[in-house]
Amino acid sequence: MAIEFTKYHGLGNDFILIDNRSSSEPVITPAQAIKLCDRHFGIGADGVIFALPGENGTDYTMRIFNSDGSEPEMCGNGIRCLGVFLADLEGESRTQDLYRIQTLAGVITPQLMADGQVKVDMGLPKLLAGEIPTTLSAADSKVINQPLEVAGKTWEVTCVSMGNPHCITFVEDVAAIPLESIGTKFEHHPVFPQRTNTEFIEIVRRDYLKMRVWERGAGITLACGTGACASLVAGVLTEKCDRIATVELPGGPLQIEWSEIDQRVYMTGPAERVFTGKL
Ligand SMILES: N[C@@H](CCC[C@H](N)C(=O)O)C(=O)O
Repeated sequence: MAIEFTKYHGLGNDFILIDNRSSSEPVITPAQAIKLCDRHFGIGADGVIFALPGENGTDYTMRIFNSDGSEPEMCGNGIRCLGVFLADLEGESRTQDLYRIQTLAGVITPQLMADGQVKVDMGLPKLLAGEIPTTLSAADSKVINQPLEVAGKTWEVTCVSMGNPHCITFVEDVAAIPLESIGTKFEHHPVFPQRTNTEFIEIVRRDYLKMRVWERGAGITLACGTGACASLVAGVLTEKCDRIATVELPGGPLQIEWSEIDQRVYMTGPAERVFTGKL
């Protein structure tokens, strides 16, 4: 059976998008996703994203496999790509610029803006250790500036869930972090029972943060939308940054707001189609 796909990226965080609207199960298995994501023997991507029929009154459902075949709850750059993919699929019949998407992290709404950017209501961050999950604090406590031993060093970490787990640490110089060697040690640390994404953040100004990321199930990526949101929330919790800031990633900037009004996190950034193909 031939399967059509389209490659998209959000700030270099790249995905294979598949039109899965005729079935509620992904047409690709996790093992196949691993092969497709391979940058030497496959198409090359950080993950595979499926546009499935909506559930519970939503317009569509998003599922995603990381490049290691694991299934995360949410993906910020991916849901912007999905918004543009859906608009492309709907073509002439498109009637809306805001989609209600069911994800494993709840209903998320990407909105296509007139300037081509996509603004996403990423929902409420979860702050309690039991929700993240991590055993770094008691299940009903927040994890703010907790010491964590990794690679022979004590890091102060703050943990936030945007549906998926994030461990954030603030550093003087983000370029000096040996991400290749320590990223995997954070990801697989026993205090994170479902593994974790890890963000290293340099506060340049209260409204401008530099970030590098090691993603659970994908390793070093050029950008992570949920990670940028979680990092801004961590920056506010530790009184290091404002509620509205630019997060500069290796692939480019994202605008992030943790609203004082509704306590939801909003992310705005690009999503680009790269090419289409047939498997
Ligand atoms: N790149 C994504 C996050 C994808 C999921 C992540 N690897 C996980 O396992 O939680 C983003 O832009 O948010």
